[in-house]
Amino acid sequence: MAQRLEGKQVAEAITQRVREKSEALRKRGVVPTLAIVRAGENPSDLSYERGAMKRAEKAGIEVKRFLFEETVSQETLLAEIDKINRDDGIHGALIFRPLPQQIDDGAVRAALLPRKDVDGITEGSLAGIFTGSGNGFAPCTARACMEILDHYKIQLRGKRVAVLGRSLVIGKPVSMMALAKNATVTICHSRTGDEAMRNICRESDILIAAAGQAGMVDEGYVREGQVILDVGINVDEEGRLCGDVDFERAGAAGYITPVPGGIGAVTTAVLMQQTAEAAEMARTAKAAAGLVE
Ligand SMILES: Nc1nc(=O)c2c([nH]1)NC[C@@H]1CN(c3ccc(C(=O)N[C@@H](CCC(=O)O)C(=O)O)cc3)C=[N+]21
Repeated sequence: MAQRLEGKQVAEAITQRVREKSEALRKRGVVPTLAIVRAGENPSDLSYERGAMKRAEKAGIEVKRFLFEETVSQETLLAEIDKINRDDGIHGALIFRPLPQQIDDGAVRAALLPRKDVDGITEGSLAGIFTGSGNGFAPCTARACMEILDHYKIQLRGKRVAVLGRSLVIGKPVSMMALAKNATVTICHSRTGDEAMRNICRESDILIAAAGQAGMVDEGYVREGQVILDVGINVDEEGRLCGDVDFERAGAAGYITPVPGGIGAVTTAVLMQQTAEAAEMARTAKAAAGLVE
């Protein structure tokens, strides 16, 4: 049986550091604050929100929620983002995606101020990931994958990494981040073909599963000793949270991050970390402008 690569300890360690940072900021009159924007009641959004609210409390981060019906108009949503942009008391924003179909995702991403983009959805943030400039925030889930590997001292250099999924939230950015750490990365997607996909995954040292299909990764994808990061957040027929990996059937692997308690837990911690960083940067900018000491 594969061992569980727990996210909890990693999340706790990050949260502790964020807490210290937010206490220091609070002493200087800054309450690090995150806006959460949700349209509708998507179960994976609700799961993220629950996790984030709990994490925020432990990290000393304030959360303001902006909740809309699934039928919300683009105009209303953009107006809210504009307000968030102008509000000095809000340092970062998390906008759940995918957005309802009547909303133009590109327009929403373009509307958010890059310095408040703590989940790395704007093109500026993504450009920073692709060029390695260090500008902008990484998508939290992608950074969470790196943090978990780092915490357990699993090196990427020279390793073969297979990524299942090519989304902008996770597949693409996490591939670039692994590449930046000198891994050899292969991205698999819906047109890769089943057999090729299984072979590529089996040949990898580290498999990052972000396909969004419950239990898809079975014995055909794994080999002994492999490290699997399960990024999937799916809800099964009984309403339980489950990942892309069938933990029992993928048992030959060495280590698998569990769902819940794996990547998701670290993601919320990274979100708080980036919110505290955004608050700190806002304060530094104000100080440079001579507005505060
Ligand atoms: N712009 C955007 N960025 C995202 O990263 C994003 C998104 N939209 N939309 C929704 C999905 C889903 N997702 C989760 C992250 C953490 C947990 C999480 O914290 N899960 C806890 C369990 C929390 C609970 O259910 O109580 C765990 O796995 O241990 C869940 C889901 C990020 N997503």
